[in-house]
Amino acid sequence: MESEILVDVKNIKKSFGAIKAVDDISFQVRRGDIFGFLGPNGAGKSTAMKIITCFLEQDAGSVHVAGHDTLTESLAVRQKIGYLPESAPAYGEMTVTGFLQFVAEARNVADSAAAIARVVEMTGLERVVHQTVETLSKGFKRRVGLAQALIHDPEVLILDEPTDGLDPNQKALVQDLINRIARNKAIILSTHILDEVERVCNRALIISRGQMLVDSTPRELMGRAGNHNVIRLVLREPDKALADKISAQNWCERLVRQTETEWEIVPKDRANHLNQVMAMLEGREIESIAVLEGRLEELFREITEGVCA
Ligand SMILES: Nc1ncnc2c1ncn2[C@@H]1O[C@H](COP(=O)(O)OP(=O)(O)OP(=O)(O)O)[C@@H](O)[C@H]1O
Repeated sequence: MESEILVDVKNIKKSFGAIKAVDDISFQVRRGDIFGFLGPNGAGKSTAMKIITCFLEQDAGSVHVAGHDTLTESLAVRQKIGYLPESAPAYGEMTVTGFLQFVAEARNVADSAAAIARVVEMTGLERVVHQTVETLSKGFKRRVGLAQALIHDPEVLILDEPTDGLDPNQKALVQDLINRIARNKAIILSTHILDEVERVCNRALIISRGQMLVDSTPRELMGRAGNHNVIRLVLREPDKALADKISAQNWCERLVRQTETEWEIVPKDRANHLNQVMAMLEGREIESIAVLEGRLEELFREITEGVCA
């Protein structure tokens, strides 16, 4: 049985003067879903999220959150939603506990002490609760942002670029955290990074200039990125025999020689064949080898240029 629809967005539009920030977007997010909202700067992600969270009203279309209409039942919608905006509010001089207490009171949480204890434990903030927010690392600040979004135990979480500006370790921690809290909630998160969608999301929507380009699963999306799992190899010496051997592998779509010693190996299935290539390199001197990730920007360019749409 398919789980319950918690966010139902139908044909929403929003313009700012001549700019069509959101131009006819529709999607549904179910309980248990982590829904990735992908698009370059200015695509309309934040505007759509502000509409869902009742910070902005759409010009046309409808949004229902847990069955409540965002235009006519905004109070009920706000109670169901936790929101991490793109730039988390400052409140730098407050301690973590003080800030969470403030948010709990603003949200009318009945037992604020229990709620604070719950979100501190969930987001791993125990050792910094008495620190002021301004003294925390970026990763911890983001966790405080997540904790405040979770304080009233919402069914729907809206996270605007939750890992933006974090180092790889902090990114991984926040991604793990999102995965852990996903059970029983519907999560919508926006990002520029295709790889993040693969790691965290079970569905993804790509938007550009306010319009939907693709509504798909991350696996399918990664497969569409032309450079995903392409191996970039730089040898010390030219080696024609090796190029022929790699090209002859049944998984190899083509080997592109940028120069005699700089090659790009494109796998047919866009799977990772680094180990096979490494095995073939034994005894040879290599300058560098790297597996390309497949960036959203690349996929984006391909889709908008119609290469693989
Ligand atoms: N309040 C506003 N007034 C005028 N134009 C706006 C306003 N908010 C957004 N826009 C414009 O609407 C378009 C979509 O912006 P939006 O912030 O939703 O994009 P985004 O996908 O979230 O981008 P980013 O990744 O940069 O945050 C952009 O052209 C932006 O300049």
